[in-house]
Amino acid sequence: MDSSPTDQNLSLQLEAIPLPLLVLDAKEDRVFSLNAAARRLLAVSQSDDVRFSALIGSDIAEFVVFLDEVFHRGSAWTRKTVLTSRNGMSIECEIRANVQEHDTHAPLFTLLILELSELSQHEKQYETGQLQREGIVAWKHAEEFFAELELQNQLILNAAGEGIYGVNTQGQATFVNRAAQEMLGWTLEDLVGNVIHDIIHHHHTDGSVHHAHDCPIYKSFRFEQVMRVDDDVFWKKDGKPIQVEYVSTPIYNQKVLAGAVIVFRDVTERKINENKLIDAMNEVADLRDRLEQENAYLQLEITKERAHHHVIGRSASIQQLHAKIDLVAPTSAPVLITGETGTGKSIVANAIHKNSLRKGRPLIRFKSGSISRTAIEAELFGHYDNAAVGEKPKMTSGAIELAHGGTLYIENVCELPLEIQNKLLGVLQDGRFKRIGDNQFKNLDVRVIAASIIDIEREVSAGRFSEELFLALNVFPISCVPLRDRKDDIPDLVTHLLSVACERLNRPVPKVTERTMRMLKEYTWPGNVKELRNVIERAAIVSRGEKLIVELGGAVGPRTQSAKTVRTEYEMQLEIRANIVSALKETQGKVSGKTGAAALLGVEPTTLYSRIKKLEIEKREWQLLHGES
Ligand SMILES: Nc1ncnc2c1ncn2[C@@H]1O[C@H](COP(=O)(O)OP(=O)(O)OP(=O)(O)O)[C@@H](O)[C@H]1O
Repeated sequence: MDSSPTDQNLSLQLEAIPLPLLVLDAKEDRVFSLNAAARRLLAVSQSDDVRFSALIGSDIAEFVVFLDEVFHRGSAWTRKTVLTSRNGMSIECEIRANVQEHDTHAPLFTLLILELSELSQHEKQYETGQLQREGIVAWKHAEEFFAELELQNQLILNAAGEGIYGVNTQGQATFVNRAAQEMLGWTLEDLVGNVIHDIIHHHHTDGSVHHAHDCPIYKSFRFEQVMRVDDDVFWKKDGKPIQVEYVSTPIYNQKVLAGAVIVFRDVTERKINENKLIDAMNEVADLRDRLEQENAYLQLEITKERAHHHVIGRSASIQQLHAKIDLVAPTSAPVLITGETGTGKSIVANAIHKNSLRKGRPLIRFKSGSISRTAIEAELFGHYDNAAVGEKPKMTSGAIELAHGGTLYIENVCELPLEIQNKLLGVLQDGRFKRIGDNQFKNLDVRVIAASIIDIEREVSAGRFSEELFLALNVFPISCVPLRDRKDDIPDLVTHLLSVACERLNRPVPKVTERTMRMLKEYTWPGNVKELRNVIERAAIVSRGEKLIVELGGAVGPRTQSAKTVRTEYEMQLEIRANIVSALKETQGKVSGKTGAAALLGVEPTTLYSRIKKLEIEKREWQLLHGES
């Protein structure tokens, strides 16, 4: 290669270029000059006399066409020429060339050789860089977007009236809005980053632990379900609970479960009002039940007593009775009525109630006919059955509750078991009671009228009746005189009872002859007016003609004549006892039913059973008598 000063200058400049570059004298097929990069690429040294056609090989024709293009256009490029280095390596490349006209010799071509592998590597790097630059820009956009979003959400979250908080899948709070903080009293520092279940959701109201594995919020992100709960509690920082309803919704970050968002409402006040409403509705239902029971009872009583609720008679004892009723009725004093069966004790109780200020409320009649103590207790005090959650408890009002504001008439008070006597005493003294099974007291305003056919003082002495209850009931004692001791009342009673019976039977009232009336007056009437009523009713049924035909079952005449006007209490008991034994003898021990001893005596079977027990009548007594007859 020649090296004129100009050429040397050119060579130096070429050396500084980092890309392979060579100057070609095409006419001489000689490399006029080439820089270090070209020498490295083509594996030639500075001193080598390189023929360019040796580097091109078989593509020489193609290359000549290319040079021609360069010569004519001044510059051109090609990728069709594959160079071969001196050590045999093929070099796929892009050759960019221009032409330099010379005065002295043929034109020279400057060739810049760009390896295609390097170019494609650069392109890749460029593209990657480009993507990276675009990514950074996009990421910057996203960051701004989320910051904006967060700012907007923060405003919305804090403006919301509902409490809102987020939890990650570890149950740690990620954010808590202002309303939640205010409702719970916990601050952001208390909650964010901590397991919120342990702070606000750890127990149920009944004191039992609320385990996280049972927590609907955990379930919402474990099972990826929206959970709605309308009856739960969250615990405030001051240790008090608030009743809440909430919705827990699982949330996702680019399709991956991230946790849950909980939106809750403090429903404490609403629940209190709901409970008040439920209580009020229960109370109303309770009142309605009571009214229905009262009503049913009253209807029954009215039908039973409508025809004969007056105290009939003009005898001195009946006049005294009227005076006593008038005296005690307007007070609320307890009354103890004693007297044999059928002497009109319940009629007297009725008259007292009707003439009292309580007449607008019911008179409840309680007869302890039940066998078991618990049944008597439930009938008297009522019963309360705790129901399952959400259901209305089942309750039955006892006689005492039905009589609230009115009068409670206890028949055969001596038949009450001692335990119940004591309980009744407590109720009367305290003015309040509890239903069996209930734990709530109810105030009670009741007047008690008690009745007994047996000597209650003797029962007290025998320890079978509470002395305290006796004193509490015996504030105003009334004794009903047996019919045999006030026979003057018989005509009035017969007229009254006959008209009542005929009205019920819907038949004309038959005439009562003097003879019949005399017979009725001569009879001893061990069953008293009740027995008289039964006799008259039976007669009204059997009498077909104008006259009343009466059949008396017991002794008439001499027995009454020989009877003393006044008997001791003991004699009375003996007489009653003998009468019951006779009745049992007649019915061969049968107590109930139409042909039973109770019907014969005009008493309820339960009353007769208790009398047999009280008077200690044994089977052998009526069996013996039966055998004798
Ligand atoms: N003085 C009276 N005036 C009108 N009817 C009367 C009188 N006394 C009793 N009676 C009638 O006799 C029947 C029985 O009376 P009542 O039931 O009041 O007696 P009692 O003493 O309560 O009986 P027991 O102790 O057996 O329950 C009543 O149905 C009533 O019609």
